[in-house]
Amino acid sequence: MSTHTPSTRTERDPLFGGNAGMGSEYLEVRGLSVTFDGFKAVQDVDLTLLQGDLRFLIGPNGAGKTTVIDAITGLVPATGKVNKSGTQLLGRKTHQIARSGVGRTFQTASVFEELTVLQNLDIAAGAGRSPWTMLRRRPGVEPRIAEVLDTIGLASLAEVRAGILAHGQKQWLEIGMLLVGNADVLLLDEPVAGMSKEEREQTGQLLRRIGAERTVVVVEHDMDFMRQFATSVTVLARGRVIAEGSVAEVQADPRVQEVYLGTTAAAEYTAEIGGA
Ligand SMILES: Nc1ncnc2c1ncn2[C@@H]1O[C@H](COP(=O)(O)OP(=O)(O)OP(=O)(O)O)[C@@H](O)[C@H]1O
Repeated sequence: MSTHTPSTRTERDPLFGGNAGMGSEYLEVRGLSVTFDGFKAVQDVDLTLLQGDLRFLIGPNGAGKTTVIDAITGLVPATGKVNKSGTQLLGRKTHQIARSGVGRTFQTASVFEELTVLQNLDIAAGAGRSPWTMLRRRPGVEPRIAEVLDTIGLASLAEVRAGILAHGQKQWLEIGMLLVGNADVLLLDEPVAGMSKEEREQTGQLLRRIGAERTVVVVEHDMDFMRQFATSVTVLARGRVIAEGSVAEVQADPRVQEVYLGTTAAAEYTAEIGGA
């Protein structure tokens, strides 16, 4: 169950379980395992992610969260299955996976600092296009890009050099670059790390806006942020999924309390994430 306050919810907000139904997109991960020189960083992970579900992936340092994203996006070799709405992704090359609509961000935003916000979005939009389509482009801001500029709240900064954007704005631009590239599965690695309280709130609202129609996975350490915006949560520890469910279910789970911070810290953890 989400912790959104009812007054701020709209029909288009993400919801627990997503939009399971005809025509829904999904990402199904089965038996995902990653081994680094004999060390099992990710072991037999199953995840079912439906469009419209804002899933948070949490867990202690080294739990394997980033490695799960790396494996799904083809950055590290993995075994198992990753099925995006009927297409098998594992074993494909990184750019093929990106082209199939799986986009990711990294802990540090990677935008072209010397280019403007608009140029960054133009390049990202062009990444999946043929040279012929690029040549035929009309001058001016394309409606699709203008829409994304509005969505990420950077319309008034379109002509500003990305390098001078605030930390939060760079993250939003990076998310915008995924959106113009038509990513419908977004894997975001600690999107609010280093953000101010206000930026975190704005980022959460952005994730709600984009999460209703897409599959969004957020790797995050910020428990307040998770409680406020997650519609569902998966907890990883030592490479394995140890719990999954609503925020309330996960925070009440003794395995999470025990493994996440260790038994002695369980009570503090429960208090931190707002449990009884
Ligand atoms: N390329 C690599 N080679 C060897 N070991 C790695 C590699 N990448 C990650 N690991 C190890 O795999 C484990 C999982 O790392 P990962 O970064 O996925 O954890 P995480 O849950 O994202 O952690 P954090 O919250 O600290 O970012 C860690 O023990 C890490 O040291």
